Order: sequence, then structure tokens, then C-alpha cells
Amino acid sequence: MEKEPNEWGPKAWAHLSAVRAQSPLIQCITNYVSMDLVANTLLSAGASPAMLHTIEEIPDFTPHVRALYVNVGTLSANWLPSMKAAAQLASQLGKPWVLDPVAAGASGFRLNACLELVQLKPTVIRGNASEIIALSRASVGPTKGVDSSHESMDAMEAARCLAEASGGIVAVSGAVDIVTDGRRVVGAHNGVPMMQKITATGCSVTALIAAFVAVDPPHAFEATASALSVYGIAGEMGMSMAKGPASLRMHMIDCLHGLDQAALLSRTNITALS
Ligand SMILES: Nc1ncnc2c1ncn2[C@@H]1O[C@H](COP(=O)(O)OP(=O)(O)O)[C@@H](O)[C@H]1O
Ligand SMILES: Cc1ncsc1CCOP(=O)(O)O
Ligand SMILES: [Mg+2]
Repeated sequence: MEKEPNEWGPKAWAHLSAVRAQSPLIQCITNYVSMDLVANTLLSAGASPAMLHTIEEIPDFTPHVRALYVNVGTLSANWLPSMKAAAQLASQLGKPWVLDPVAAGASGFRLNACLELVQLKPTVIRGNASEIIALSRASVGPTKGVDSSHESMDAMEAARCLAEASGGIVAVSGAVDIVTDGRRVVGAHNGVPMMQKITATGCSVTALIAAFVAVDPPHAFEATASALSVYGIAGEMGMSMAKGPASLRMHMIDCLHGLDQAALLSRTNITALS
């Protein structure tokens, strides 16, 4: 799609600059697979990650964070109460919290857990197309597990419905990253297909969304689109040096850390989709 000059480049730069300047503390209750890449992604963007998930620590720790990130990737029954307690406390304290419903439709247990978390009013939900469709329809179904069997554009209506029902922002990642508040819909057209071949890039971009929303809670829609575009740009720049998924992972972290204003302004590609 042809890129039009618009206000999104400066917005994305303002969000990234604020994360670098403020280094917001982000509590991450995330899956075992993703912990390393999520923490390194947040650090390279300038945020401060902390992987604290024991329920006993939530009353002391969660009040001090700027945002909470909850990811159900390696869900088990004994983690769910921590996720709910932290989400409830974050909401009570007016702090943004972001949900990644990994493999939402893979089992009844996982789907119910995700639906219960949605009841706690996440500021943003980010999933791939299959996850957002499963959550929006509240259906367990044939699934490729953590990977998507749909294109992001197939999930636009599901995303809009979920945003209306939850009262939050919904983002669908893919070739085009879709962001909606139920009314407005934009697409971020950055990124490269090889990003799907690195485990936890989805988890990491959701964490980046939490960091961007942490520095601009009143504009969660804009912060979400900015984070998706910035992560995609790190992927594009990293890809020019990468030999495959393993080196792309390394170069993406470096590129996110070094991303400057000129590169960001020339590459940000976010357009209205409705
Ligand atoms: N075909 C694609 N082209 C460009 N970027 C992509 C493509 N597929 C995924 N991405 C990017 O990869 C990251 C992870 O997205 P995705 O693979 O959809 O998440 P998940 O790992 O949750 O399934 C996102 O930043 C997304 O924009
Ligand atoms: C492979 C896997 N299994 C459970 S969680 C997980 C990581 C998924 O990460 P992402 O959804 O970001 O690809
Ligand atoms: Mg993935």
C-alpha cells in the first residue's frame, strides 16, 4: 500500500521518546517461552520490565508499576488467580493493563480464562487473527495453537465487536496490524513476514504496547498503533542485516534500541482502514 504522509510518524516518535525518557516500569505476567524476548524488547525500547507473577507479591508490587502486561501463553490453574488479582488491582488504581490472549481458542479452560480476564477491562487486547476471532465469538475450535490460521484482515469485524464489548482497544497483528476502539480502525503496514518465524514476537509487541500506553494512558488507541508500527520498523531494519530468524531476533533488538527520528518518520506507515 502507498504510504501517505500523515501525523502518525510524529506520534510514534513522541511515544518512543517518552518511553526512553521515562523508562516506565512494566509488570509482566507472561509465558515461559517469551520471558527473555519480552524483557529484552522492553529494555531495548527504554522501558523497565519486571517478571513478577506470584500472587503474594501483587499487593506490594503492582501499585508501583506504570502498566501491567498479562499473557496466557503457558497458562496453568495456579497462575490464573495472580493474573486476575493483578488486573483487578491495576484497574482499581487506574493503571493501564494489556492482555495477550495467546491461543485463546485452544481449549475451554483457556477460553474461559481469557473471557474472565476480558471482564476485568483490559485497556488493550492484542492477539493474532485466530485469537481475536476465537475470543470475539467465545468459541473453542480447530486451531494451530499459538500461530494464526487466519489473515489479520479476516478479523477486522471480530476486533471491532470485541472492542465494543470490552470497552477497550483491540489490536490484531499480521501482515497489516489492525487497531480499533470499536469506531475508528487503522492499519499499521510495517514489519516483515520473517517476524512470524521467531517465537514470542507477538508476545513482545504486546509488551511494547503496554510500555507505550504506560506513557500516554489517555491515548491508548494512538499508543497501540505507534507501538505496532515501531516494532514493525525494527523488523524491517533488522531484516536488512539478518540471515534468518535467529539473527533477525538479535538485529531487531539492536534496531529498536538505535531507532532514530529520521528513520522512524520516514518509515511509519499507518493508515485509516474505515
Ligand atoms: N506477514 C507479515 N508481514 C509483516 N509483519 C508481520 C507479518 N506477520 C506478522 N508480522 C509481525 O510480527 C509480529 C508478531 O505478529 P504475529 O505473528 O501475528 O503474532 P503472534 O506471534 O501472536 O501470532 C507483529 O509485530 C506483526 O506485525
Ligand atoms: C510457543 C508457545 N507456546 C506457548 S506460549 C508460546 C509463545 C508464543 O509466542 P507468540 O504468540 O508471540 O508467537
Ligand atoms: Mg508467533
